[in-house]
Amino acid sequence: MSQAWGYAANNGPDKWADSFPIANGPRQSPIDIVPGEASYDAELKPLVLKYDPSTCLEILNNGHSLQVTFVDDTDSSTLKDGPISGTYRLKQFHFHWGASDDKGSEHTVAGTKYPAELHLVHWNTKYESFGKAASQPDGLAVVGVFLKIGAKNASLQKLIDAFESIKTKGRQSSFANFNPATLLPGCLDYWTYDGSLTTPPLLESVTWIVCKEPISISSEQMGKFRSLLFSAEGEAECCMVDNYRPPQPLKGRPVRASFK
Ligand SMILES: NS(=O)(=O)c1ccc2oc(NC(=O)c3ccccc3)nc2c1
Ligand SMILES: [Zn+2]
Repeated sequence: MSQAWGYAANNGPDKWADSFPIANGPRQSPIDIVPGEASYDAELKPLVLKYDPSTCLEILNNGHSLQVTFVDDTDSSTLKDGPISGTYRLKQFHFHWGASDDKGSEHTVAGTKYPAELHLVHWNTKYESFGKAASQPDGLAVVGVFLKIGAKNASLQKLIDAFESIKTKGRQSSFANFNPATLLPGCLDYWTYDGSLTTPPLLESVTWIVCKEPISISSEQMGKFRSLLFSAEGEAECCMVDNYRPPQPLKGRPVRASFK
């Protein structure tokens, strides 16, 4: 793969192993979650998510997704308990979605694809930075939340209202006082397994925590996500859609459930 990675036929998920051989590794993500094959683990604790809106910094189009980044130099916005030990700091959140409502999520549930998936990315503070943590087997914890078509989501609308300023690759704008907790479902039951980043460098450093309950997004709001562009200003316009990796082989990994 001579050019940068992406989601097109010439640089998409089927080509990533050319430059990132770990793409065929033992703990790749996403996966198809089969509820009947997940084992309930009574020792799994409830998730403790504490987010401080004042740590919200900016919203950007990085050419792969829209991303909201956070100041992570203190323990103001953290994830604790659940399947992890210690304290993980929120670094950013972003989304993956499809060109139509029948696809878009990275994880699937018994083969069912959702139209989109939110990822809240956290790093283990036993390491000195995100970069250092990202290369450790217990370095990252990503909370995944499915989006399903339904009622308009007021919290997502705050993000959508900023999309005009980040339409093209490389654009960013300040984005303050957003509370990512408003994007979480009411019930925080989850599945968890050991996996990886779902985009290059595909590092196998992620404890995945996938919420069972989806949040809603309206059809119109989904259309606004699809109006973002993979392409930079002045380039031929390429709609930012289908920015998801398909499920990868489980390779014997256990998937645990926090609920019966
Ligand atoms: N789809 S994913 O598995 O959640 C996923 C995949 C690839 C990722 O690369 C990064 N890097 C940073 O966040 C970062 C942000 C600021 C500075 C350095 C790194 N987060 C990722 C999450
Ligand atoms: Zn992601």
